Amino acid sequence: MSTELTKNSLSFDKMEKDLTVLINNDHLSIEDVVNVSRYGYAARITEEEDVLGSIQASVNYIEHAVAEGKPIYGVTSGFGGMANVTISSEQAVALQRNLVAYHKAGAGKRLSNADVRAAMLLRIKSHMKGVSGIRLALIRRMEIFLNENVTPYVHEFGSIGASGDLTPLSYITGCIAGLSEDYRVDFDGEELNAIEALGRLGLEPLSLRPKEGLAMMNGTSVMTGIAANCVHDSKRLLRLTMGAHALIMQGLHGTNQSFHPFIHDHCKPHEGQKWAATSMLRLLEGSKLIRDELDGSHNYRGDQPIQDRYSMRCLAQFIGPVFEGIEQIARQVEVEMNAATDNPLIDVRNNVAYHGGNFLGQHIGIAMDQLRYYQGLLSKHLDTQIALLVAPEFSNGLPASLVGNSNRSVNMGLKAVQITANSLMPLLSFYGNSLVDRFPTHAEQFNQNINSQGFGSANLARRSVEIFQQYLSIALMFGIQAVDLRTRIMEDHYDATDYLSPATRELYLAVKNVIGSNPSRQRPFLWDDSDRNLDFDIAAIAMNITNGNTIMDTVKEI
Ligand SMILES: O=C(O)/C=C/c1cccc(O)c1
Repeated sequence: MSTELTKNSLSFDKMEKDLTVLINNDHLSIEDVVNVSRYGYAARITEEEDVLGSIQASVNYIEHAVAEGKPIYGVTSGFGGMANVTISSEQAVALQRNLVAYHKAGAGKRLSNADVRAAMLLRIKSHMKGVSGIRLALIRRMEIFLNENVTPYVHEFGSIGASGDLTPLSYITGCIAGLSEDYRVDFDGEELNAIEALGRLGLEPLSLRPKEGLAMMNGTSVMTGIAANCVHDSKRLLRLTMGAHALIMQGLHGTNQSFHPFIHDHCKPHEGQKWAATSMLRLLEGSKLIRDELDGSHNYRGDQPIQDRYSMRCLAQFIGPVFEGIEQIARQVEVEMNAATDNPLIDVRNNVAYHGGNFLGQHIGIAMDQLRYYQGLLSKHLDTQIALLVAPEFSNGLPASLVGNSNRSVNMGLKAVQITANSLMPLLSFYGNSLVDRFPTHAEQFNQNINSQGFGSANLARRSVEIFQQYLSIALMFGIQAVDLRTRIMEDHYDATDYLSPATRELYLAVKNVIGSNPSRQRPFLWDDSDRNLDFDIAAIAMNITNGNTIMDTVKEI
């Protein structure tokens, strides 16, 4: 692969390598995937005899079938729309090598190391069922690559998610088997060709045996790896969204009454709605900046209506289905992660190979379409809250655009930051459009005439997550400025620390700490416009969120 492809940004921390994820036929979780793909946990293939025995039995089945000249798709036949071509026993090895070679047709930038690592882990997992006819020696190479931090270069375009991720997986196959110097890897931070990389690992190139190319490539592991990492991120971002809402609710001097359990647990007990309401109650508990009306009082007589606007009052009803949707997505992704996704699948007990289509990544495709849709909704909701904050007619008395020093009339506060947010929210909504229904019905000689586009959908989800991380950075910036200004209205100084709920105090302090803005009684986060590089602040908060650092730690319990 050419060297102009962008470098990966995620680093591998060998310090954490004492931790291990065992790969056998037990359930693998999204957390396991994240731990191996991002945090350098070791991956260890089981030594269980029945698991390893089934793997070898499926290899034996293929060898006998080839020797006997049995008709088996992709072993003694051509591929896809050319499956009418008969392949002799003598050509069976060349067929596999050629399969990998002609799929060296990817395009675009490189996937991140973390997502490729997730894909390798899931390809190993798929082979643990012993239904694919691939040798343990080949599977083990992915284990070695993972543990030595060697990551194949895989392009971002080239899979329609129908016969699985053929092309992306062909790059992984080319690297682990060392099929040519044209395959490239990231070898613990250094770019090497696949043959050099194998040499450093003390390995020789390995010739693929019948079925092995197909067993490696004919599956959903790349889209599913990306999906697993995106689901993990999205769950955490949902928690942070709640934290941002709680800060903003306090900035707006909103009421907690809308989250009363009677409304939710008793009257409309959707799981997600109950979760959102309970979370908000916990996040707001002990706050001196909200209107505490849990006792049913509604005697607020400010300039504003007696009850909050819908983005505040109906927050639990709005976010509830998003929570439920992401939970459902996580379940689907985990089923796919634990599946055998190639074809044909060998039933060694009954000595038969079934031709089917587990490689169609429709579950992942739809799940990732939905994930992006939910992120679009979450950003739209936050955008509405920010709009309330900056408009004095809706903010319960905050200065326009959250200007810090109102005596300096040239100050415009967070006006431009809102505009940046307003440029991101439509993008997130746009990314929420479905991709899966746009499949080309003519693909691959009409053989793959339905296809999931799951790989594309997962890559869009990755991008959507990245944009949402930036969006949340901005929402938090509005949150801290708003509570500082609210404290000024209520307490005559700008340090919100002691007036926030304990649950959001940690978040407030973490955000302030990341951008080097200590709480101060004299001034809010932003005083005069020229005091800060707001773009630096956005970037610093976003980076902390992306890396799952201190800011994320404060919302762990939600
Ligand atoms: O129709 C199938 O089952 C597989 C199609 C296929 C597999 C491998 C490579 C291809 O180009 C098509």
